[in-house]
Amino acid sequence: MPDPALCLRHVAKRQRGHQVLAGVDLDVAPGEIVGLAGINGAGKTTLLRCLLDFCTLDAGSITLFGVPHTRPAARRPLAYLPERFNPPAHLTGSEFLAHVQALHGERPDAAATGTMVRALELDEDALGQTARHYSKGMTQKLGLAATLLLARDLYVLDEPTSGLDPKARALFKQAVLALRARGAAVLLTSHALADVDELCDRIAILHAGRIAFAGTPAACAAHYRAASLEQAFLHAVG
Ligand SMILES: Nc1ncnc2c1ncn2[C@@H]1O[C@H](COP(=O)(O)OP(=O)(O)OP(=O)(O)O)[C@@H](O)[C@H]1O
Repeated sequence: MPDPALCLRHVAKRQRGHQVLAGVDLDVAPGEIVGLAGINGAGKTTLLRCLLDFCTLDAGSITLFGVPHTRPAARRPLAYLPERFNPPAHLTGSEFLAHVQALHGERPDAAATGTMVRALELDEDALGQTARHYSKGMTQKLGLAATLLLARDLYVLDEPTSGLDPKARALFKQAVLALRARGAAVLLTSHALADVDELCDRIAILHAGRIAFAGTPAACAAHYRAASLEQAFLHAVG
């Protein structure tokens, strides 16, 4: 049995005296898309920051493909899109994409870049402009393109559809399904439960510091005897 792409056990973290994570258990398998949902302030970003080793755990353990998350090697198979993606304003979109690939030790690949840019409908003219001229949605598309272009086995995406129009959301979902098709694992946070319902193999609802429910969207609705995932979510966090 292969190691899970991601394994959190009893993870606890306090922020400014507030117990944000109080014993989180969560697995993401290779080839699985998991959507992490929760109300504002539930601790989704904190959980992602913990697994990226941006902050120290108070308790518990995290492994990425069996490697403890504090080892630099653990993050080698990982690509991460932060919640507030902010590219350097003076770089053009093309320069930024090439820069990110080079930073990650990957040779800039014009064909793959072209395919990704087209897949996300990031206007090719826009790639020649500096990022300071980008709209919110274009900036988000650039961040997504830069992240999804990296050939990794685990993608951690914090609110990836934020600011995207409906067409861009649909294109993003296709791009994520292509990652899954080649066996990559994806953990994403989202407030858009319709997207989670459509895209994710499982939803994990973070509430009161713990995973209140983890399972397929259909199992979630059934568990809470709800007519929709949204109604089930409201029961879970009620
Ligand atoms: N660096 C920090 N220092 C102190 N408190 C923090 C820090 N980061 C987060 N918090 C607090 O931890 C709690 C969880 O925040 P977090 O951003 O993880 O929630 P979230 O589920 O991602 O929220 P949202 O859906 O609004 O993005 C909040 O009360 C927040 O104020």
